[in-house]
Amino acid sequence: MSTNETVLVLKVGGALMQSPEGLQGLMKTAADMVNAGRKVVLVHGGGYLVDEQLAANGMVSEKVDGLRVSPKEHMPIVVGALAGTSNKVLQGAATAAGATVVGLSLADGNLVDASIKDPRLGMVGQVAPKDGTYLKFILSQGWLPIVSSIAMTTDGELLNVNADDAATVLAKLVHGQLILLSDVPGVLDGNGELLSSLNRAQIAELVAQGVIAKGMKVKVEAALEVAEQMGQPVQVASWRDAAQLAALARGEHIGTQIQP
Ligand SMILES: Nc1ncnc2c1ncn2[C@@H]1O[C@H](COP(=O)(O)OP(=O)(O)O)[C@@H](O)[C@H]1O
Ligand SMILES: CC(=O)N[C@@H](CCC(=O)OP(=O)(O)O)C(=O)O
Repeated sequence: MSTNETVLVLKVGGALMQSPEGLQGLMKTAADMVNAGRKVVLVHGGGYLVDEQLAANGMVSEKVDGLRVSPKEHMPIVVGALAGTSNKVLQGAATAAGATVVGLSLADGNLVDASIKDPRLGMVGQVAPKDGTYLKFILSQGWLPIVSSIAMTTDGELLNVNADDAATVLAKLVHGQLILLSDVPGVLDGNGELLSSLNRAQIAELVAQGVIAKGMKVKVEAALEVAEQMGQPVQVASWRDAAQLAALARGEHIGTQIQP
């Protein structure tokens, strides 16, 4: 059951930054919620910008099952695009919408434990919740934390975490309500129709059929993990429906509900 004290963990994909109206609409909704006393954590990706910046620097990038293979020599660009430009562009839009923002990353304040996920993927990180003190302090001040998915090992090595996984770990950390917002209305079936609800068995079948693939596979698996752990549905929807976000936060549906 969500109350005003329930933390809303909103994840936005990088395509949001390519849409000035989408960005403005979403940030207005988020800022209004925060200023009305709602606790909101915004987690973001920036895959589009990473692609652009790697290419501009003559680097070839590939993804395996929706995860970017991240050789060490790519990391300065990846970190700059995600923890730098993307984070600050979002911070700018949220500030302009009237929120007091703290821009940070998974590497800050002991939030998560991070380690290399699979050496074949290079510096891709896997993360587990650690200490929510810093995030809870920011929220207690009525501020809006905007968190990039760059993490750090205890040895100070920077890691690239998929932003859906970043949202998952923060939702677990604060026992929040997770909403994953993308540039598609939700999970689509083989005919491109919106699926309003999915459970574990249905997801497995659609993944096996190749209907759920790439970034959506990572997203749906992240959503299922949180839904099962929290015993409540996780919503996969579009940031294009920002005006309906408040309704979404009340538990109404606009996209696909991933069921526990
Ligand atoms: N069954 C599916 N339904 C919707 N999108 C899908 C599906 N399978 C693959 N996709 C792809 O997944 C993308 C969303 O994942 P991703 O690109 O990682 O989004 P974001 O950057 O917003 O996190 C869609 O734009 C679409 O290209
Ligand atoms: C390991 C991995 O895949 N990292 C992602 C992090 C950004 C992200 O997830 O961005 P979107 O939400 O816009 O897709 C990447 O480098 O693209």
